[in-house]
Amino acid sequence: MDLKHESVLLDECLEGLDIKADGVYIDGTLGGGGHSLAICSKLGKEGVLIGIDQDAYALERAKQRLLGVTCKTVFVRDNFRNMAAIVEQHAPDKVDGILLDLGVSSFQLDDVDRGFSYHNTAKLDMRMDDRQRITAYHVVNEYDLASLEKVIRQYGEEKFAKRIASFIVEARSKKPIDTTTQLAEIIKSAIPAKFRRVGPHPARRTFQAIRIEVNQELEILEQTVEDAVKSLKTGGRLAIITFHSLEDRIIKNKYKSLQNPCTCPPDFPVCRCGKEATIKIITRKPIVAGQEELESNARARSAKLRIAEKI
Ligand SMILES: C[S@@+](CC[C@H](N)C(=O)[O-])C[C@H]1O[C@@H](n2cnc3c(N)ncnc32)[C@H](O)[C@@H]1O
Repeated sequence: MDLKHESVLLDECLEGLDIKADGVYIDGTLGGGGHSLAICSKLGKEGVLIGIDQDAYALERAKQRLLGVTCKTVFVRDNFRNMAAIVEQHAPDKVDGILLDLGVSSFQLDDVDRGFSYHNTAKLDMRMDDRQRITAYHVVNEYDLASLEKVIRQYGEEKFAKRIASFIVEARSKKPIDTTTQLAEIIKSAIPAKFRRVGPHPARRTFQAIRIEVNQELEILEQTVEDAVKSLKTGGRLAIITFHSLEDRIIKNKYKSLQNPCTCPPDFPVCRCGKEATIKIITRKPIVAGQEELESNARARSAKLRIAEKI
């Protein structure tokens, strides 16, 4: 299988992380190892790269790709939500930088058997971590109508969430919905014809929503940012790339609240709540891909990079 993943905003990440040759860096979303390889190229023999991925296949691939690097490497198959414990075990003196390139990689999306794509027929799965119990099949066939509608509306920002959820419930009352293409057809039939012809594939938003639900992608983000900041040395950098507005909003707001956590009424002349800033936001506006990258990498279109520094 020759599947490719092109790393987004690579130079911008390296610059944003402000890499020191002897520093310790975490790539919390190892994926195809592209960002990690670039980070390692800036590290000397004393530098350390800790690569985390919850997907066993991604971890193996990345390990192979990083075989020749000169810095030390540590590979951890885990969810980055467990960052605090991983840092305690592998870098008790804390780290100089953390990168999170959120979401799924192209090779996960393109691997037909993983069931992420509505373009090919596969069992409904969508798990990044195959040790996990809940799959897309479970969400689609077992969630009640209200929960299904909520997932599709919230995580897919889909205006036809109610109709889609009803069509799914109606279809599965006859026989279980087994495959990606069966689900895509049901979603398509739920969307009124005139809206089907414009914009992206009619199943795109619902597939995104189910994937986010299966992998609990948004629930863990706020806490992860907090734990990541606690894991950084003073002056250490946190770089996060998001791919849709839901993720980006969470990161933007979390950064803001860590930079300005004070809860005193605005007319108080001095802070009495005692809550102090733990970060300085480096990117007032998110960094987005330039024209050249946009032309060569479609995934870069929706990527936004936000960088913060631990103070
Ligand atoms: C967009 S890809 C990263 C690509 C990588 N930066 C590169 O240059 O090749 C995201 C990767 O993060 C992993 N991932 C996503 N959420 C995760 C989480 N909560 N914990 C651990 N790994 C996660 C996915 O399995 C996937 O391999």
